[in-house]
Amino acid sequence: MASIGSLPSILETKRESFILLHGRSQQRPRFPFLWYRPQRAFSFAVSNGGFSLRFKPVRATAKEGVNDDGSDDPLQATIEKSKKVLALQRDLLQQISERRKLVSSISSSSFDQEIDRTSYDQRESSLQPDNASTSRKNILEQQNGNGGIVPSSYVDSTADELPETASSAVSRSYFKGEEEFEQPKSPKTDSSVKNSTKQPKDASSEKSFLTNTLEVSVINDEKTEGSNESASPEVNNVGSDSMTEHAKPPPLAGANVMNVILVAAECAPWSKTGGLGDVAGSLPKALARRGHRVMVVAPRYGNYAEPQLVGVQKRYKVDGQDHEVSYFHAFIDGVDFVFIECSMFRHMEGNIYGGNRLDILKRMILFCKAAAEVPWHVPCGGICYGDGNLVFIANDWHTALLPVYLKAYYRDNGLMQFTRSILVIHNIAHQGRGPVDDFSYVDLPEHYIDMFKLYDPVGGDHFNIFAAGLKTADRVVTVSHGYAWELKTSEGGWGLHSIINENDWKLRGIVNGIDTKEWNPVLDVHLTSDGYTNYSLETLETGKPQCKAALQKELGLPIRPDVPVIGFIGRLDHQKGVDLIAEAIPWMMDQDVQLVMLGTGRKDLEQMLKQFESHYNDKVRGWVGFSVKTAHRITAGVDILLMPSRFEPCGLNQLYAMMYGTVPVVHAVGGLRDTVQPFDPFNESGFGWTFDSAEGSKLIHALGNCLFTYREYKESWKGLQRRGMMQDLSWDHAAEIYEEVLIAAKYQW
Ligand SMILES: Nc1ncnc2c1ncn2[C@@H]1O[C@H](COP(=O)(O)OP(=O)(O)O[C@H]2O[C@H](CO)[C@@H](O)[C@H](O)[C@H]2O)[C@@H](O)[C@H]1O
Repeated sequence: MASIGSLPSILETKRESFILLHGRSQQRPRFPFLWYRPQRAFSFAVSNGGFSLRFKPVRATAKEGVNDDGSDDPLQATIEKSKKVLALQRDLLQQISERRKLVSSISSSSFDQEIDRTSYDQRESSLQPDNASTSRKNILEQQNGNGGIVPSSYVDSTADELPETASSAVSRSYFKGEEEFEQPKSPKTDSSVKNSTKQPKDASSEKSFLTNTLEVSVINDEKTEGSNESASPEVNNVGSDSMTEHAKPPPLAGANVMNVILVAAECAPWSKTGGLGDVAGSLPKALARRGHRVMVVAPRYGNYAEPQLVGVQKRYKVDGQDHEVSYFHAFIDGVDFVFIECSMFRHMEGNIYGGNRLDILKRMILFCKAAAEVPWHVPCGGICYGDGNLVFIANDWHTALLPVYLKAYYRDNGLMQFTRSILVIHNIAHQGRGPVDDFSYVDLPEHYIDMFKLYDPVGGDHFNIFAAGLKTADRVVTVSHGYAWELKTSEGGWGLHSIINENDWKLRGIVNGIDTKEWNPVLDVHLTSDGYTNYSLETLETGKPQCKAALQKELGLPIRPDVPVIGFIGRLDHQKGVDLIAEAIPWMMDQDVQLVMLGTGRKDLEQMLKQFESHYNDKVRGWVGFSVKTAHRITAGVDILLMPSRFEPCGLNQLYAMMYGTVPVVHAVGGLRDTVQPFDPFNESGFGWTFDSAEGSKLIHALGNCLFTYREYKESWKGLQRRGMMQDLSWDHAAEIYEEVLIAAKYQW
């Protein structure tokens, strides 16, 4: 059976066919190329980056009897050449047909769907190894050929067995059928907004070159001699498979479905200190909607309600000491969430990155060591992911050791040969730095030290985890195009710019999306009480003022519909530019505005927030703390969101704001520049205001224009709100691009 790994050979076959047909250098004919042979001919047409192959009868032309290289005995040469070409095409059709059989054997079996659901439901109720999940394992194994892995630890949780590898994996979402691919609901209605057309494509419009290789049509049913005979059954096969596909659309990812494990130190809603938690909680769901089998692995900091204990324990060494870990699992919105339980993580929910440098380093070493083996040890739906067709997505320095361990512990030793890693940079400012001696904690062969060692003009040589992760990951992603560019500069790369430049070939900027169930004024659960209300584009003009009044009431501010309310939500640190707001405060307080700020972080900045509130009690509220509910309510209740960040890899709050009809005023850096197109009053376009350098005066200028428009140009304001709300900010588009990176990683050696 052809495996997914046969792509290169398919392409090679195509390339050879092309060379045979067209020669190696000169005389490249135009497509579609029609090549003469007596009685019948075939043409190659290139469409969408793929080939379609057509047999078609042709008449003898003026060129009849002349070989294309002008040699003698043209008929014989032609026959020889046609035999070679047809042999190659037969091969190609064979491979295509096998792939189709593989796909249709997976997708067409309603038996699979039923049993998959049954076994999964049973597992959900017990979450212990049982007959149902064992039968699911058998089914998956039959479908996989060699199946995923059910390690012996599944039976004997303490055994230290050597893992097997699985060469292919099957997406659970794939089995679950069409409902997995439902579009997320969105409040937008206006099709005039250009981004709003970004919907997940249906299978027929997939651009995947793998899928396109399947675009073979044969339009000649004439009886043929020799080699053509064997092509015919393949042709029929292709036709019937097409019908099967028509009845049951394949996953959006097409033939590129793979196993994906996102590993992050935080994952909303269970654990969150900022945007990383949001991304870990939502990107995987979008990948699952595309048909991939997706897992998130995060530490278990607290007693979470949904995840249930899995009967597997393992031990990992950190700093010479054995640590026992166990695993909790929940299957939610098509994603397997696996939480690693260990004494080191317990009760850290309020202090995820707390403790001294070594404390957190050890936690992350343990986490990465354990996470790397989750696909071997933790059965999800009764069956482990296995390490074939698998890509890890690590996030920030906390999990940047994972690509290093993947290489040093496994791939260097002939294990996990088909597993790849992608490292996502959410914030390069935090790198896991320490003295070179810290290398002794990470348990790696001595020669690996060079990966971690980095020279710092201030501190000299130091140990840098992000540096090693960037070098060893198969691909690197960052969360916007603007930030991808900034990372390569000495100002934006924070000492890692040289490494990033050296690895530019594997870097890609992908703008984050948002969870449109979680952050949606239509569905927001935090807007259903205390005078708040859900609202949509249609009810914006009543719903948003109601939320504004509820916010003013809740915070004890004068309830005034006419006063512009300005908001800020974020970590209180240098990055977020809170001090720029402080610079602008005297000017702001001269305006008729209200200001609401929510954040935690640096103690001096927390103090500053409290001072603002006490000095300007009738106008300012400074809420020091971390409150998801309040963040949602502020986003809905304010008119303007300020984001004067000094740097901002992507920024999620401006996306949330636009989704809620709140107009952003941002410093045009990183993802803020990518996502907030400045308002153009002449064309009535754009989403907010930007300023081009992190200075208080620039912020004042942009905010001044914004306030002026709010007061004097009501229709323009409504347009800004509506355009913001009508964008498609969901993860679906980003997930499609992530998929391209997954594929690139998969075929990289
Ligand atoms: N006090 C508080 N109470 C409640 N909620 C609070 C809060 N403070 C912040 N939040 C929430 O935390 C999230 C912050 O996300 P951001 O993307 O703005 O920043 P962060 O810098 O953490 O993330 C990094 O990673 C993300 C994800 O890639 C990038 O977008 C970003 O640029 C990068 O700096 C938002 O959901 C926000 O509502």
